[in-house]
Amino acid sequence: MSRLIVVSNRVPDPDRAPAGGLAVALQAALHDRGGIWMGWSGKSCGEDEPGPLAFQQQGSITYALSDLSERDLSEYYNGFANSVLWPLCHYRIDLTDFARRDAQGYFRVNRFFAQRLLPLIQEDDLIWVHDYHLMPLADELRRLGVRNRIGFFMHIPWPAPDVYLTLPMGARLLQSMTAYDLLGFQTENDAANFRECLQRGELATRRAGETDFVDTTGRHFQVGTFPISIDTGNFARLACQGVRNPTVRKFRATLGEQQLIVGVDRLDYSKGLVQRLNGYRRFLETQPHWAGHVTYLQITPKSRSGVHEYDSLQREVAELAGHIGGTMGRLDWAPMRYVNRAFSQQVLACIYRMANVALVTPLRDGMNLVAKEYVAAQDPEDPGVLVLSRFAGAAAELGPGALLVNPYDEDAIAQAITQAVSMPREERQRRHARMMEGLTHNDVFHWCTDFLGRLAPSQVLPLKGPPNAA
Ligand SMILES: O=P(O)(O)OC[C@H]1O[C@H](O[C@H]2O[C@H](CO)[C@@H](O)[C@H](O)[C@H]2O)[C@H](O)[C@@H](O)[C@@H]1O
Ligand SMILES: O=c1ccn([C@@H]2O[C@H](COP(=O)(O)OP(=O)(O)O)[C@@H](O)[C@H]2O)c(=O)[nH]1
Repeated sequence: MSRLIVVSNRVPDPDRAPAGGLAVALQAALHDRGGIWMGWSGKSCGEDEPGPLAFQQQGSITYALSDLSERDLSEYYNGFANSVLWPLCHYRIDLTDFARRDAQGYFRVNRFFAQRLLPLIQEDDLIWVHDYHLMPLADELRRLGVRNRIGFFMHIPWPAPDVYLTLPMGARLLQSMTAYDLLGFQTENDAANFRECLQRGELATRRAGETDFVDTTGRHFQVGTFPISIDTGNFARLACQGVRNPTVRKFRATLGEQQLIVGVDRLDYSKGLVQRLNGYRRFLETQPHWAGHVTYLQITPKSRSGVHEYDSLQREVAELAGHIGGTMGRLDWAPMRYVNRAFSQQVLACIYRMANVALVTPLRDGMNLVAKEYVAAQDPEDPGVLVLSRFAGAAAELGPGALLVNPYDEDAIAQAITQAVSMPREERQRRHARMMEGLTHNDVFHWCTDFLGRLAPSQVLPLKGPPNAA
């Protein structure tokens, strides 16, 4: 079996247990085959040029991390990746802030990563590149003579062609992506949008079937759908174990008999926080008898604070949460708690299990792993209800069991909350079982094996779980 090289902007800390299914699955794949995980170290080297790659060995996995300069971070990460591609792919053309200098910085950093990776690549290594930060990486590697199989997975949505084609330099970026052998997307809708962009740009023609393409030079590549998932079994176990955790026990004691509604999202305009909080307020206004009987916990760690929109959103959401508390609260009851910090997966798993309702209402989301984690954490005998945006990638799989809402419609969110807090146990069980069936089959190990199996069909064995699993 050939080695695997994973390349992503963020790399999990090699000194800590991996948090989250993606890191667990990729580490399991790397552990089985041996390989390298390369990416940004998370550190800036200021005005200096980045020093050599820092290597760290963990069993059969080599981590290869590079610092980036302030200029690189400003142009590549905060600039083109997070102020152009992120809003564009989340259908927020109004927020895209295109600057040619940032776009050039983005291509420059991709070239830099390719140059650093080149000496580490062996002849039959498989290379798997992740996410919108690194879309042109295969093209840069090909220019350096790399002929290995290279796959790409897009974690965020691929927008409709009319949205994508507003991007200056969009054609060049799209063209560069034909250098991959396999391009994976979260949903059929994303993959179909990408295929249509290729065809409209006359960059590739489709061969027989939906997935196979030939570019203008005669190179073949594939475009497919691979919905990412979580380590379902482990998440369910975490949720059962956690009641012993003192933080969780103290929190539970504060709830009394109230129903718990929970939201867990990075502070990001794509997550629909303002509409969601307004939907909750509408619920309390229209269903005043629920006052004192529910509490809404919104966990929102800050994110990407170098980007202007994220700083202003922080103020807007904090003000709205304060306003709801101030106008709807009573001496003996606070309608909501807004917490701006991150919790461990173990604490989250227990909070999910305690929660009667989860509000997952992004305006647009590649997948949304929180939705899947919430379902996996439930007690099947007495499960909670998932209120889910129809514009989250997760809706394609969880739709039949969740209460699907239009996240722009605050009245619809209020109605869904009303339905969720009043739902009979039998209906909750039925809905939960439908969602769990899919998650048990399509866990993150299935996702990983499926992608690698398509990238290199002759040499992939199924991954059973993390390295130390029984
Ligand atoms: O690295 P950051 O800039 O701090 O951002 C965190 C990650 O956010 C994005 O997550 C996406 O991937 C998830 C897993 O596939 C998916 O469920 C979610 O819908 C996406 O938004 C981003 O794509 C990652 O690269 C970031 O590391
Ligand atoms: O306090 C927190 C909040 C979130 N998460 C994790 O962050 C991930 C968020 O992934 P998702 O796909 O929902 O959205 P993203 O932030 O990647 O856009 C999930 O695994 C959460 O469990 C966490 O570990 N601690």
